[in-house]
Formats: sequence, structure tokens, C-alpha cells
Amino acid sequence: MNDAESVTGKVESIFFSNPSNLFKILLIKIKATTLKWGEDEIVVKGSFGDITEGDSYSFTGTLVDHPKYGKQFQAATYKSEQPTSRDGLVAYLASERFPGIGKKTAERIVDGLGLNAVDDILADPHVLDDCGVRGEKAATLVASLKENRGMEQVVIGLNGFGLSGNLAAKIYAQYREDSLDIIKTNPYQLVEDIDGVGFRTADGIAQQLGFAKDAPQRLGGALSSVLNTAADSEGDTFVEAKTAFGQVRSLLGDHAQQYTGDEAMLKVLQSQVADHKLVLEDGNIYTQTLYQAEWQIASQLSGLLDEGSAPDYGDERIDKTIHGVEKRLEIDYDETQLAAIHGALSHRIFLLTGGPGTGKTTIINAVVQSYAELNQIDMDPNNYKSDEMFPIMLAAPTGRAAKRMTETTNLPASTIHRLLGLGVDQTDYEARDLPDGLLIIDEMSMVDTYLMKILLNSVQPGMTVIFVGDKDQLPSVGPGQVFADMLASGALPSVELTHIHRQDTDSTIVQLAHAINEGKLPADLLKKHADRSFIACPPAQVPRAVMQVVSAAARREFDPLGVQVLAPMYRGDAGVDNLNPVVQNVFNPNDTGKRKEVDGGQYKYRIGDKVLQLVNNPDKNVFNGEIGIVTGIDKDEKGKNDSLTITFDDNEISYPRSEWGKITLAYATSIHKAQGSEFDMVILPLTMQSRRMLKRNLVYTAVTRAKQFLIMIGEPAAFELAVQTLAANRNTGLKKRLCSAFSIEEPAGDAEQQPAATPAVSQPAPVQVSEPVAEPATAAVAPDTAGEEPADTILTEDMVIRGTIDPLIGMHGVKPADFEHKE
Ligand SMILES: Nc1ncnc2c1ncn2[C@@H]1O[C@H](COP(=O)(O)OP(=O)(O)OP(=O)(O)O)[C@@H](O)[C@H]1O
Repeated sequence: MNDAESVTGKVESIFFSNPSNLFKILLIKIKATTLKWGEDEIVVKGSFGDITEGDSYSFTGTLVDHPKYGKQFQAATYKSEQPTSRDGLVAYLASERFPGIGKKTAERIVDGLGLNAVDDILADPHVLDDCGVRGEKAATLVASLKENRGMEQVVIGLNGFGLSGNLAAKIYAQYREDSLDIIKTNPYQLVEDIDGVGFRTADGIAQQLGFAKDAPQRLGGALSSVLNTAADSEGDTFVEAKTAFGQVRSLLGDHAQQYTGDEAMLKVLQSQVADHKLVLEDGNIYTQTLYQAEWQIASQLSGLLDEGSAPDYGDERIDKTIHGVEKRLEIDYDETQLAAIHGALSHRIFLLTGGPGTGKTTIINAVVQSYAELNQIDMDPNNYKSDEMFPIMLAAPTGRAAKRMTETTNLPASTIHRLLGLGVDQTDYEARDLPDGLLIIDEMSMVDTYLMKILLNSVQPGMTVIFVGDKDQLPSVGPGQVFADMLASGALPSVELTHIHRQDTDSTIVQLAHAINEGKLPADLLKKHADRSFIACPPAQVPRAVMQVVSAAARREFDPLGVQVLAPMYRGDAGVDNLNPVVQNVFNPNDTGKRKEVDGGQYKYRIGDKVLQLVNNPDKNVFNGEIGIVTGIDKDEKGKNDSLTITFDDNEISYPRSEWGKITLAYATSIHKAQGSEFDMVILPLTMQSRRMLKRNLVYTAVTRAKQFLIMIGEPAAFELAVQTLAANRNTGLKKRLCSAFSIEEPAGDAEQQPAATPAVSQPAPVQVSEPVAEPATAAVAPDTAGEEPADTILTEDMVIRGTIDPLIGMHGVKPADFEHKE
């Protein structure tokens, strides 16, 4: 920095400290400065490690003019000021910071080593020998000095590599005082260990450190990056070695061919395997973490399902209990459902899958009731002491799915994180052991490999665990396809419900969902039904069509919380980013420009806006995917300290501007974000602009989110393409490991194409696998042309109002609005 100035002084007070990114604002009593500064105090701000009030530091940087707070010193580097006199240094070393060092020892050190004592000790701890400080005392002193001085050195060093305060904080939290040593030895280690550091960042640091293009660390870093990307973006738990090597070559650029031949790459791979970072199995490369997680899942399941531990109620008693429940609930379970209930009660682990309306919730209820009767469990959660867990535990991966479980069972349900007492970081090993009882996990398709491993660690032998889900929905956001692999392995008892029971057969949405799942689009796709309609239009017309549909819903006083636009992509005419303000301006407009609103960057927020939580925050009991309402806006004159109050059900949370990255507008969301949720009305825009994303499980998941109304908008060809296109199976090893743990032969075929189960419970062995269902390449839309609009109709307001193509005509069950613009 050319115009760097310096300030040295004592920290009078730490005004502000952001623990997540080290940013601090300090008040300094000036001892010396190069600034022309008339006062004896100055405000200094910047990224600092641990700063202690009362200690002295020197800062370099520049004077800046803050619009509100006036002149401040923006520090680029800082350094702890060592006491400059003998007595000062003695007092420093004899202070409480250094346990075990009294005044006498401190004097010996300072008299022996001089005023540079601290630097000398850190450079070579053996210098303490000559001062008579040895053994544990010396070790403690060195460790404390490192701790005190380490963080500032580390932060300065990391800033020097161009790493931001946020990343510096993460790196320091991971490696502490070893940060710089680790980075200097192998900057690519950051790619493996630090979330948010990609290969390019690590490579930039390596270049500054002079690492060669063909350095083994560089090739290893590129390989790790390829595996991380496969896990994060594709959900794969392994990458085939050949593919991985190819991806390393393209990551490293043109000239990489010269030093990334198969032999060189194999050598790198072998060394990573020897270091227990990667695992090579059958030509596939896994990260050690995912490989171990898969094995742990498989062996835990096999341990829990151990034959000797099966419940011994006896078939007769189980049947009698089920019939009693059937009578009491006035329902006749079909043959497959009976097999499912019986299977769930007679095994320690059981899998239940089925499409919409096939009775999964009905079976959960039946199992809960029967289990309670068989075990004489008091079903009133209020009769349990506060430290006692209710022995019927219901949980789901998201807060909304858990809420739905509570609504359908009238029993308490929670997120899996909350059930296990997990913190923000889901790899937390502190998960609590669950008590003996019945555990039912719903929306299993959303559970990834990491979470499943942690969950099973908490399950105790003797518990009964039922995993429920729709295997044809999108797999988890995180790596793996746990539920699909568990089912496809044939290792665990399971039942697939196939008969649609939903009574209100006016509902053609469920039928459409099942048709989509079979790779067919019904001939009446484009026809208007009481509960669904299709507005065919080109991509550029989608925003307008969405606006008109939402306006029609608003006129009919639909609750905005129940009207949800689900889009496959964020970008494009029909993407989430574009459609959110479109819907916001209908449901919660600022026509006059006079309403209170704050600019949140991408979107403006107003009171009454529907917002989506983007990250888990167990401390505040709000989880990724939950939808809340903006109920308060606190505006600051300069905009810096604005805050939003957001209410999730009854949970009111304050979001200062610095935390607005954790929320977004929720009028339109991605289909992935809507997994585990249901809405009265789903508006589903699909166009060929999102061709890459169009997969059968995506459109199936979207359609099954609609409870009452489904409005499809866009290009019929896009729906057709989606239904025809099976998502590629993820690369995972869980199926194989389950077969190995259960000593059964691995079934052929893939999870997506397993045939429907027979009514009988699929027993672990022998495994019976039919031929995969052949995919018809002819999933064609056969439009019923009578009275319908041609595919590329340009919508006009008039057409919608006249009802020519009013998508809501004939729709019943409109809810009164309970949504008001209050400010
Ligand atoms: N054996 C049965 N006899 C009569 N009605 C049934 C039976 N099984 C389920 N139903 C009814 O069918 C409807 C759908 O069942 P349920 O909600 O259990 O299915 P689901 O698989 O959980 O559906 P979704 O995944 O869409 O929530 C419900 O109204 C339920 O009462």
C-alpha cells in the first residue's frame, strides 16, 4: 500500500465484533501515529483475530471517511505491541495469560533473552532451557504464546494470500495456529477441509508460494476438487478413476496433458490413498469420508436388523392388533397396506414407499396405533416428564415435512436435526442416543449419506425404525441416494404401495403424477380440469401468464402462502429470479411507492412478503426450506443497520442486514427447495430454456407438491422432454455395501426402474429382480384440441378475464384470505 499510515495504541474498547468473519471495530487510545490527527483517540476497523481490551497494538492502513461515523482508520494489518521496557515485559509474561509463570520466572526469561524474548521463544522454544524453564512449564508457555500471538499472525498471513476475513476465520477455526504451516506445505489441503475454498483459490495461493504446475500437491488438489464437485453438484459418492483423471486434466487447462498422464495421476492417487484421504475400489475413487459413511450405514443397518433382535409379538397378535385398529379407525386396509403394517411391526427396520395418495400417511398412523397397543404405550405426550422422550418419535428432514407429520398424526414430530440435538453443522458427532421406542422418518428421499450415518449412530438396538418416502422423487440435495439404494439392495424388508386410494377422484393431479412416473403424459394434458390446467405459451410469455394466474388467484382471495410457483431453474424468463418479483407485485405490491420497503440486493422486502429460509439454524429453531412472513422492518437512516422481523409460524426472528443472505423471497422457489412441502396451488412453468434440468423425477416432484390445483405454464414440449428423460442414477456404493453387509447377492438393474413390489413384504433374501421396465421413447403429448388454445398462444389480459383460458375456472375450495398488508 503506497499511502499506508500507522497507528499504535491501547485498545480502550471493542465496539463491535462479528464472530463469523473476524470483523471488529475498536476504540484506540493513540500512543503514536503517522496521521495528522488532533485527538488522542481513534476508531480502527478491520479483520482482527483475538484482540484484548487493554492491550496495545500497532495497525497499518488508511484513514477513511464513513458517511455516518466520520473519519476512521481502516486497518490492513495489525500486530500486537510488545511491551518495550523490561518491567513491562516481565509484567506481561507474569500475567494471567501465561499460567505457571510467576514474576521470578518472568524476570529470568527477560533478563536472559532481552526485549525480544517473545519472538525468540516462538522461533526456537529451546532458548527457554537457558532460562531454567523446562518441561511442562516451557510447553505451556510456548502454547499460550502461540495462542496469543498465533491468531494475529495467521490472520495477517491469510490476508496476505488475498483470503477474505470470512475465509480467514474458517481457516483459523479449522487449523488454529498451524494454519500458515499447513497452507505453506500444501495449500490444496484447503480444498478438502474448508467449505468455500475451491481449486482456483488454492491454486492462486500455491502460485504465490511458487508451487510447480506439476507438483503432486497440485494434482492431488485437483483430484480432491473433482470429487468434491461430483458430491456437491451431482450427488455422487464416487467418481470412476478414468473420468476423474479426465476432469483433472480439463480443470488444469491445456498444457496439463504433459504432466497428467495416467501414470502420473495413478501415482498421485496412490499417495492420497496411502494418506487415507481417498479410497480406490473397483476402479472408482471415493473420499474417505463418504466411503466410511456408506460402510457405517450398511453395517449399522445390518446390526439393527440382526435376526435375533426381531420383535416377538407373534404374527397372530400383530394381526389381531391391526384388525382392532382397522375397526376403531373405520378403515379397510388393502392387501398391500396390511402387508406393510405387518412388516413394519415384525421387523426392527422397515422401508415403506409409494406415490401420492397410496396411503403412506395412513400406514404411518396404523403402525403408530398398533405399536402403541402392542407395547401398551401411553399416547398422550403430556403425560411424559420434560426430560423423558416420547417413545413414538416422528421426524423428517425439513421443518415443513415434520409439520405435515404432526398435522396428519396429531403427534409431535420434529426435524431429524432437532430430534438428534444436532447443531448447525450436520457432521456434528454430538448427536444424542435415542430412547427405546418407535422411530418413523418421513420424506426419506431427502436424507443424504452424511445425515443417514449420523441418524443411524443414534438408533439403539431394539428400536423399531420405519423409513417412509417416495423413491421416485428427487434425491437428496447432499450426496447419495440413500433411500433408493436401500430399496434397490433388496437387503431390507420393504413394501411399495401402488394402489391410489385418494377418494376425491376429481383430483386428476394424483393421476397425472402416476402417469408421469410411468413415463406417460396423458392425452388430456392440455385440457382444462377442475383441479389442473395447462397454459401453453413461449418462454417470453411465461412471466405474464404467471402474473395473470396469480392475479386471478388473488382476486379469488387465495392465501399467498398456499400459492407457490415452482421453477426448475433460477435464471431465464421462467426462472425463480425473474418470477419472484412478478408474484410479489401481485400479492404484495408497492404501487404507490409509499410503502415501507428495504432493498435487499436481489429483491426488495416489504411487510407481508413471503420469504424462504436458506440455511439450518437450530439455535433459532428455523430450518432450510421453511417459509415465513416479513412482519416487521426496522429502517436505519443510512441503511446500514436495517433489520427484518420474520415470523415462521409462531417463531419470530430478527434478521439484521448482515444475515439477509440467509433468506430470499419465496413466491417462486426451485423445485428442490419445495421437496417435503405441499401447497394448495402449484404453478409450474416449464420451458425449453431449462432443457438441461428437465428430468422425470423433477417434474414428478413438482406435480406431487400440489394439493388442490396445478397450473402448468409454458411449452408442452418441455413437459414431454421432462417426462421422457430419466435422471441418471447417482454414482453411489451404498447398494453394494448393503448387499455385502447382509451377505446377499447384489441385484442388477437400477433403482429408478425397479418394478412395483408385490403385495407381500419384500424380504431381504432371496432377492428377486425382474427385468427393468423398458422405457417407452414415445411419451408423447396427445393434445385434446377441442376448444383448446394452440401451443404458442399469446396471452392477453382480456382472455384471462373473459375466462377463455381462466386456469382457475371450476376450482373449488377457495380459502378466505388471511393475509393483509399491515404496516
Ligand atoms: N385402505 C384405504 N381405504 C380408504 N381410504 C384410504 C385407504 N388408504 C388410504 N386412504 C385414503 O387415501 C387418501 C390418501 O392416503 P394417504 O394420505 O395416506 O396417502 P399418502 O401416500 O400419504 O399420500 P401423499 O404422499 O400424497 O401425502 C387419504 O384420504 C386416505 O384416507
